[in-house]
Amino acid sequence: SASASASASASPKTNRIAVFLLNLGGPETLKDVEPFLYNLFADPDIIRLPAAMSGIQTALAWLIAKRRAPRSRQAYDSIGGGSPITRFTTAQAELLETALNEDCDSSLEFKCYVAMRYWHPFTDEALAKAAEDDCRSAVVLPLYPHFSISTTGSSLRALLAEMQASQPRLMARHTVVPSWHQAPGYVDILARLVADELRDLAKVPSEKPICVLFSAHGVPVSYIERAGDPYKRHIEATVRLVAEATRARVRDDTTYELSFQSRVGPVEWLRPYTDDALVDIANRGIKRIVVVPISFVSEHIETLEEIDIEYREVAETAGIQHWRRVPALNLDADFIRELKFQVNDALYAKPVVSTSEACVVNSFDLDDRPLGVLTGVEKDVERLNSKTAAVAIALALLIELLANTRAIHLFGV
Ligand SMILES: C=CC1=C(C)c2cc3[nH]c(cc4nc(cc5[nH]c(cc1n2)c(C)c5CCC(=O)O)C(CCC(=O)O)=C4C)c(C)c3C=C
Ligand SMILES: [Fe+2]
Ligand SMILES: [Fe+2]
Repeated sequence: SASASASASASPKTNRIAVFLLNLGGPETLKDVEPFLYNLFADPDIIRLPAAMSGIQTALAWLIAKRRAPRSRQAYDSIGGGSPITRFTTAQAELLETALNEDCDSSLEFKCYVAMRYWHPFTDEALAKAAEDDCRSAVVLPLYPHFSISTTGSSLRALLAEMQASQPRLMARHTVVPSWHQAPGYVDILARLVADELRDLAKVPSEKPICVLFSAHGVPVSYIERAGDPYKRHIEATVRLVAEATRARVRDDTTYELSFQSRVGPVEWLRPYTDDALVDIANRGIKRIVVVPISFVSEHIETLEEIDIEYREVAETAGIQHWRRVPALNLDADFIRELKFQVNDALYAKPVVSTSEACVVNSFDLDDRPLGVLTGVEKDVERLNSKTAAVAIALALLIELLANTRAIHLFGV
């Protein structure tokens, strides 16, 4: 009623909480593709150069973006001329904001802001909006269930550095959800979606069992082995839990496997690669497959183009006859409930921390083995980072710039 809203505005909410949803962002039109790729490759968490070579990062990013753009543009063109990631993330933010405000303490008000790492709305735009809205504290929730240096790590580094510089008051009262890869709500939704496909596929007769193939976005092996990225461990934990929960729902002889997709560049990435895994499965005589994208929470190029078009063709050529792909979580009501749970859990169950270092360290301690202070790990990485590869890239770049050859093709980008 009018009087209720008048009294609400007379006594403004004393505690307005910003919820920053972190994601990578994506090109909205084909002309955004190249600048988006530039932003991505200019990120030192995506292309890790030794400190001595950080000076060439932007030149290298420019070159790689230029080289990759035509192929990427074609992929984005095949899914409608841009990425739907921003639309999904914005809609997730709106639904989460409504859900959070539904039954919270009346002195609180939640405001959700999308903070993208490589495209609009960028991190600084999200921070500026939170300042405009006079938010007094913040919860940072990555829309990546699994922690990787290349995703959550990079987004946190950007957000916290800018928060420290522009909003020290907010910085002093924020908390971070480092990862939620084992959250029962998340695991249950995936198990439900997989079980739905299994029941449906069971109607198709076949001598061989159905195969459930979890496909996670890959990272270079060096992230795991040298930099101590917990990403692989996090992915494996989710797969184990979802397989268990699905077996509890559908008792049959289905097999559960894991592979990694979206390799970029010349270095060794986590194996097995999804396309190899599909051929291997087909070679075992299996005709029915359920592919489950697990490191993403909404549809975008990696699901709509890479899985639905490229990998499906690989699978069918190799002899798979019945192909199902589990949808991304998108706007699933259970998923929004899980996000709400993560925000409340971060606010009420975990201590609010006040330095960026403590936040990032947190993400590593969540499960079994603490990995120490991230800044320490990083210094190690700088030292360990393959000097040979870096020098080779620099040489290729030089050759390319001076002689106008295509030396960088040696690196597959
Ligand atoms: C958990 C998810 C992701 C990890 C880990 C990740 C690491 C990673 N990615 C690249 C390079 C590229 N990624 C690109 C797009 C892209 N990546 C993710 C997720 C993860 N990346 C998503 C959801 C998307 C799609 C965004 C969209 O537009 O919808 C791209 C651009 C697309 C292309 O040209 O293929 C590149 C390039 C690296 C190098 C890396 C780890 C070091
Ligand atoms: Fe990626
Ligand atoms: Fe890709």
